[in-house]
Amino acid sequence: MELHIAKDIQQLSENLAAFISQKIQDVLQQQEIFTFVLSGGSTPKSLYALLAREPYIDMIPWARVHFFWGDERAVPFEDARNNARMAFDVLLDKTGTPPENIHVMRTDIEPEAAAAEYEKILHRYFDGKTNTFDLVLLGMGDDGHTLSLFPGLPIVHEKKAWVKAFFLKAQDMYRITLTAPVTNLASSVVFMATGAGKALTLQGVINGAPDPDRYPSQLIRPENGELHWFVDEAAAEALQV
Ligand SMILES: O=C(O)C(O)[C@@H](O)[C@H](O)[C@H](O)COP(=O)(O)O
Repeated sequence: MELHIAKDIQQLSENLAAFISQKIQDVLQQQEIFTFVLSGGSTPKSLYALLAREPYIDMIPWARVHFFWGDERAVPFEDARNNARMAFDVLLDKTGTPPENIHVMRTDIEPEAAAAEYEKILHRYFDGKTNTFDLVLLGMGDDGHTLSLFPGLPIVHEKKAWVKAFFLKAQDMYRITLTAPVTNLASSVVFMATGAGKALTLQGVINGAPDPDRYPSQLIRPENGELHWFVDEAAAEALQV
């Protein structure tokens, strides 16, 4: 695991934008397309805004990038809580990426049907390959969840499915999410975590004994790829490194 500590979210977003841009360009020297999983939550917003501006907007061959989501809140696309909506508003409306390269988790059909459809799309891309996504961007909640893998829920123990839908009582909404198995087949996974509110949880996730029911973010350990944590000083405050 590689830990990257920045002063604040702005610095972190700048470092990560450079990292992602370099990664995309490097990988595209070897292959035709780059598969990129976007994260929901509020943390990546400033990163997406940077990627949508100079120099990255011109530097990255956006037409060769294929986009996916880590998880989705089953609310209409027009709802501000919709993860895809935020990414379109801040980034994808500006990249000119062909719509057929952009795979949102649908919220206009039943969540289970959307999960099954997404699973099919992923198998179309990745069956027969050693790895799945080239890059998965993840956030971590204050409670240690990532994707929609929340502490203490059965989804944490999913071993087979790549995509699942379930009703999240605590938020009174369905979630559609990638699972740990498909995420752990990615070539690289990058977590972003900022703010003092995440410091103790981050310490538990990184320095604590394995306890994925308490800290689902611990489930993410690429089998055949890199794991990076981009954090700010406030979130890193309690880490023993
Ligand atoms: O849809 C979501 O809620 C997520 O994708 C989730 O896993 C998110 O990344 C974390 O909750 C962190 O959220 P913040 O960045 O808002 O702290």
